[in-house]
Amino acid sequence: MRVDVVTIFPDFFGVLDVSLLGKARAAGVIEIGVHDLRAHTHDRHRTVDDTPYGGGAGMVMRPEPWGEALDALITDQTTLIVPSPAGHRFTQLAARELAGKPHLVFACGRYEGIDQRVIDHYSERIEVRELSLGDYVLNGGEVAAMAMIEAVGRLVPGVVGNPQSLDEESHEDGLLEYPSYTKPASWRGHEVPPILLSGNHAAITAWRREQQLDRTARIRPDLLGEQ
Ligand SMILES: N#Cc1c(-c2ccc3cc[nH]c3c2)n[nH]c1N
Repeated sequence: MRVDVVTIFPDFFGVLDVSLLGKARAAGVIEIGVHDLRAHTHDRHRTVDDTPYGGGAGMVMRPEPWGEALDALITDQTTLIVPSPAGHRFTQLAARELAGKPHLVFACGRYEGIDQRVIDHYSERIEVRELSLGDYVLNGGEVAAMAMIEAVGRLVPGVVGNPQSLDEESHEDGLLEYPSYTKPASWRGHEVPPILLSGNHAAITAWRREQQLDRTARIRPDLLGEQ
């Protein structure tokens, strides 16, 4: 998989060189390129924004730099992802779908967002997904893109050492994961649930499933179709 990010804050993505994704990059499992949108401006002030048509507060990102930047990256194999508070909710299902794509390009907006014609233009040519991390407002798309790149990247074959661990995580089966414990068996008067020390793997599996259902019903009833 190849991932490209276009942003006015390229240094923000330096952290991608460490941890899991850093290893995946080094192993060549994932290629990541970060590109400065301002490299596609041609005025003295390297302007990327302008006032909104129709008035209103804030500034809008100009389409021309975006068009030049994206034309340099996009092929017919590309999925363009535009982080946006107005986008579809980014879920584990979306992460799994995107992990199977050959090339992702993240367009990280700032200000009041990117001129809509950029999304419209590329939607005529390739798959474009406007995706939101959640129902709160960030100052730009970079934090969202970082979260999405990690959520997607870790699902790419060869990135995580033990792929089975991915199957037992929250949201993989539509439920929250069961609580986890490790040594010592007793800590500050808190005991590990005895079932986990029993060695009875069938009973442990059943207990864990019950914990998932209880936890999900208590914390995220919406995942069970309840309100
Ligand atoms: N994804 C996502 C977002 C954003 C977001 C994304 C892009 C821009 C560009 C300017 N402001 C932005 C906010 N806010 N909240 C989310 N869940």
